[in-house]
Amino acid sequence: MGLPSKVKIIDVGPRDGLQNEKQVVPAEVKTHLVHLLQEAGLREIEVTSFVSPKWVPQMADNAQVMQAIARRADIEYSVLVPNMKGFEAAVASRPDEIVVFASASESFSQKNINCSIAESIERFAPVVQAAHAQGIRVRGAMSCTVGCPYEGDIAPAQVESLARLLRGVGVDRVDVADTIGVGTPLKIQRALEATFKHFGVDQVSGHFHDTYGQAIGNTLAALELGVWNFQSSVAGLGGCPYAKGATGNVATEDVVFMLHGMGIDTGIDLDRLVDAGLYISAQLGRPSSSRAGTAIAKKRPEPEGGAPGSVCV
Ligand SMILES: CC(C)(COP(=O)([O-])OP(=O)([O-])OC[C@H]1O[C@@H](n2cnc3c(N)ncnc32)[C@H](O)[C@@H]1OP(=O)([O-])[O-])[C@@H](O)C(=O)NCCC(=O)NCCSC(=O)C[C@@](C)(O)CC(=O)[O-]
Repeated sequence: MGLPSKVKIIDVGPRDGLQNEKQVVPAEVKTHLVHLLQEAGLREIEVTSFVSPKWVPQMADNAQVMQAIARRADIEYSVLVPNMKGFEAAVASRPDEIVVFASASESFSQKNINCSIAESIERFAPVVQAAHAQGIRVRGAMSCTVGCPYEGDIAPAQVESLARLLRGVGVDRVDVADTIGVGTPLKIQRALEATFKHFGVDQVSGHFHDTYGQAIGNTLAALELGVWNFQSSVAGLGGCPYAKGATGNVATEDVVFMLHGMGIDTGIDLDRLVDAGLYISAQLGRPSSSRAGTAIAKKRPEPEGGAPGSVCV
């Protein structure tokens, strides 16, 4: 299969990126990050999650952030929802898409959402129905599709089984997530092919964490199978609170740099995206994890009274 000519990126930085921060990130900072991503040309942004604040306190300001965003009609805003309670809370903030999240690993399902895979699917069924009844699209995130922090390797058959269950409850599309970043290109392709048994290539996205530096290679491996939807985090933010040691997603800047270098259109202004990455990194008080973002910032002329690559906000 030839490479796709265009790619759509969902930046998951505000949600996946910031859910694992030790420090408190104010709602205003999250909102400003979403605005910078919008200005950079992102057309899908995963903003927050409506999960239990006892489990993930970093997302407790979910409604506040959704409320504060200056929404644009050409942008889709998604939020994570683990159950009906989360859906009912989320719906008031008018998400364009909700994301139910399941795992290909039984142990990770228990640690992350406190139930088995089968129980999670039972929980999602009414959520999907209710979302569709209100015209809200539903994505199913599939975690641990190549490896699990508790079980080790995950077989493609486990991914196929989860994709079948999610198809059965009617989710519109799915993410193939390498939650702990242990995937390598051929393993990622096997997980994607298992998913294609139940979802068309246009309904499948890649979501690769970069713990072992494999995420760019894995993105290319997915492109080779025709996948053209990806999730990534500006500045490589992130990690999962229930996957110890896992680092952030592949940095959006790095993915965009690769895609533009291959002549693949993303609709994203890389320079403005780098600004967004510098902004959130400055707010968090640490350098960006994006290699491309850092390289581009270093080449910028030094502004008066500021360090190279600094950004005014
Ligand atoms: C699913 C539960 C709620 C089960 O947690 P539980 O403790 O089994 O739930 P429960 O139904 O027994 O309720 C316990 C308490 O939570 C409340 N509650 C219950 N639901 C909600 C809700 N939606 N919003 C707000 N509050 C809620 C509920 O009302 C109750 O409050 P209390 O009576 O004790 O005061 C919990 O395990 C949870 O919130 N887990 C979320 C964990 C999480 O967000 N993990 C990170 C997601 S990232 C990911 O999964 C991977 C992904 C998507 O990024 C892709 C990848 O990289 O792999």
